[in-house]
Amino acid sequence: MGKLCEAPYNKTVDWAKWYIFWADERVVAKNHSDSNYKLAKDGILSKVPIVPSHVHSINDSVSAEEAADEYMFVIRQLVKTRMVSVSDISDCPKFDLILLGMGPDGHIASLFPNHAVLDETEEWVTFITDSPKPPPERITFTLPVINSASNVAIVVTGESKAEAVHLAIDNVEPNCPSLPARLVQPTKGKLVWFLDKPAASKLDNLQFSE
Ligand SMILES: O=C1O[C@H](COP(=O)(O)O)[C@@H](O)[C@H](O)[C@H]1O
Repeated sequence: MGKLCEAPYNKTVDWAKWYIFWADERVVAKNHSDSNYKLAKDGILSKVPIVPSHVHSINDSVSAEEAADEYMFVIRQLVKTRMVSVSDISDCPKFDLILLGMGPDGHIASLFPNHAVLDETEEWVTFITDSPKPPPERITFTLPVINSASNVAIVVTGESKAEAVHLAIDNVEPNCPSLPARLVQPTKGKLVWFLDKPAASKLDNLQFSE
């Protein structure tokens, strides 16, 4: 995404067609250093002509529960008008691309290992107030939404995540803990992992393409 925002690549994209959402967000002010909105604003949104009304960030002045409800309501309206497509096998929104990172513990979005949030199948967006990684209050897409996307990209760098990459991708023992990242299995979409060499260093079958 960084490269895409720079010349000459930035001219190859029709930014007016982009609608931006957050797969998860920390419930902090938008100018807080922990804000995922701030990260995207500084790195992407401030550099390219995305239409401001196409940027759907959370309300940062309410509780995590209210922020999740309001955000889900906005997505529901966009699904109703088909600005956001709908999955043909569930009522979930079908995003063109969900871009995820992964923590060293294997969490993706704000879906953490052994957290009840992994079992949420009714809501599209939910909230947590006990994130093991600060800040504690977050909203997150649920697994059904992530797995309804047309494309999911998981981007992981660094050796600290090599073990989680191995556990998420390789055929591991059945009694091995099931990592949130391993539960990313788009029903009809495509999943692509982007790894640097240190992050890929514990994979069973390693072949690099430059
Ligand atoms: O808290 C979060 O962490 C993960 C991964 O973060 P990293 O600092 O270990 O790269 C991120 O993908 C997630 O969206 C975020 O809210």
